[in-house]
Amino acid sequence: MDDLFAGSLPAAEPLGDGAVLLRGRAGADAGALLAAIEAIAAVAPFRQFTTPGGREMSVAMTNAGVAGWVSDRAGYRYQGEDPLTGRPWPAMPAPFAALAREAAAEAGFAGFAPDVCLINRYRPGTKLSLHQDRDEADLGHPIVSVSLGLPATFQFGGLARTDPVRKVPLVHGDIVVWGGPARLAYHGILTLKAGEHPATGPLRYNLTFRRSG
Ligand SMILES: O=C(O)CCC(=O)C(=O)O
Ligand SMILES: [Fe+2]
Repeated sequence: MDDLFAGSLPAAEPLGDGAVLLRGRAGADAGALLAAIEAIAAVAPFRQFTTPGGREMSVAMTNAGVAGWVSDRAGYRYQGEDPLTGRPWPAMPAPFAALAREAAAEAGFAGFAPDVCLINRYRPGTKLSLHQDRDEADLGHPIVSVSLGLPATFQFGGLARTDPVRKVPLVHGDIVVWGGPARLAYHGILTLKAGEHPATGPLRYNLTFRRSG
């Protein structure tokens, strides 16, 4: 085994108890995912939310599913209507949910049935500061995170903001799953470097599949 895979990175790399990087796991679905992102964004455009503190986020976001993650001066929350259009968010494509379910099962979280997908769009110079995903009603469900396009450095820490942070390079097609003891781990994305990716040009997309309620 060791000889056969000498020089290559492991397909599944644990990032701690309850967290794993599944390298390239979404690669075969990348084209379909990008086409679906385009269709979703035609109905629910990418926009930069304002934080409760009044700052505009650098990353642009949209959602698909029964609800969407939103932020404004009133706080962070999930809501059934897109605040930009007043209409329901576009449905989550069934193949998306299936991919997330399979990746979760491979990470040890069988039976995951996501009902929302938050879609982030990063341009060079944008970042997502260290945070916890904690707006979901039942933290018993994992997070399944799919990276597309330009590479990025994912920070993955512990349950306290001040815990040491591991820097994990993420590339097109990678999936990270975290749940159980890692569900409230602090994480973020360092400032995206300039680049050009064959599938996305000067952009990185991230999809996080979640169970909102
Ligand atoms: O872009 C990423 O890889 C992480 C996204 C994230 O943490 C989030 O949307 O909450
Ligand atoms: Fe997050």
